[in-house]
Amino acid sequence: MEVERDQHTSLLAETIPIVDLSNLDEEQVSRAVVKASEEWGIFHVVNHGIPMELIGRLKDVGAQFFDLPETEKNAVAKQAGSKDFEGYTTNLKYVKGEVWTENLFHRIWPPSCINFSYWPKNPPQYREVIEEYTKETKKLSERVLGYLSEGLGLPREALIQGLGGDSTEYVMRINNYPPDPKPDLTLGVPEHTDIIGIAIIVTNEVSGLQIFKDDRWFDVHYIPTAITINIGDQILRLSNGKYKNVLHRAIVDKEKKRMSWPIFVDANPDVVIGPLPELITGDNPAKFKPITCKDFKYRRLLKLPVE
Ligand SMILES: O=C(O)CCC(=O)C(=O)O
Ligand SMILES: [Fe+2]
Repeated sequence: MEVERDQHTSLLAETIPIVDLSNLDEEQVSRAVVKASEEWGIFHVVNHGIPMELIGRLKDVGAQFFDLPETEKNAVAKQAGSKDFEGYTTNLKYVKGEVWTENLFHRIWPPSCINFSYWPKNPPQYREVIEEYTKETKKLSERVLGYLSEGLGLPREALIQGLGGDSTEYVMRINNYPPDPKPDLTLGVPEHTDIIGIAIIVTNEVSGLQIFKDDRWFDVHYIPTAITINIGDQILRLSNGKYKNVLHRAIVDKEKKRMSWPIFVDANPDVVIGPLPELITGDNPAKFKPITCKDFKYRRLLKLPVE
């Protein structure tokens, strides 16, 4: 009787799907990634092949950077008036509805778009660790995009090409949310969908990411060995709405520092993002108009409608 009730409870308690990438049945893996992306727009992957030791070093260099005095962090500060997003910014103040976070943002791939002046020189091993992690996440991203392409009935490269192929930009963001004694007044990051293709996220042990599904917010629990993948706006549009761009936000903790390290896989500004033409038939008309990535982001930033 006890066992039955437990099973029932776990069936009712919906949680973010977990996909085991070490499963040798590739079709099963592909189907699991596709289903999670259709229903949730977010999933965890475990046994993803990225060494945990490397993830540990990624977390260390990020934490060490944010522990530096403000003057040192400002060596890579976002330039005032800069139209680009790269650099360090801080936003730690008590204003209702304001965000409570400091973050570092810079491109990591392809080499032609990297501006190392936004990469911290301290800790000294920062660059080496990020370069190693970049290679690993690029492989993981291409694997996931391959499954998502198959789920559309297309060759594995379809979405990789849709995001601009070799010109696709990878962007590192490190979010630091110090303990916030008044978390009811602030949010780490207010609700949003990611404006990019997919996000590949690791966090420290403090949970705080929440996603919206079926009219309610779900906590995304921290799983030590997992990497979390979010579907963003560009994949929603390329897939003609099949894959969901997950609405999410991050809350802060009263006592504990939270950190997250998303990598954004992002089409470059000149790439036109619209439903892949092979998907459009009489039964499946286009739900979105093609638009350059640059215009799309501009309109989203200014909260202008995008068709
Ligand atoms: O902190 C997190 O877990 C997610 C942050 C996030 O959504 C973002 O940086 O876009
Ligand atoms: Fe996000």
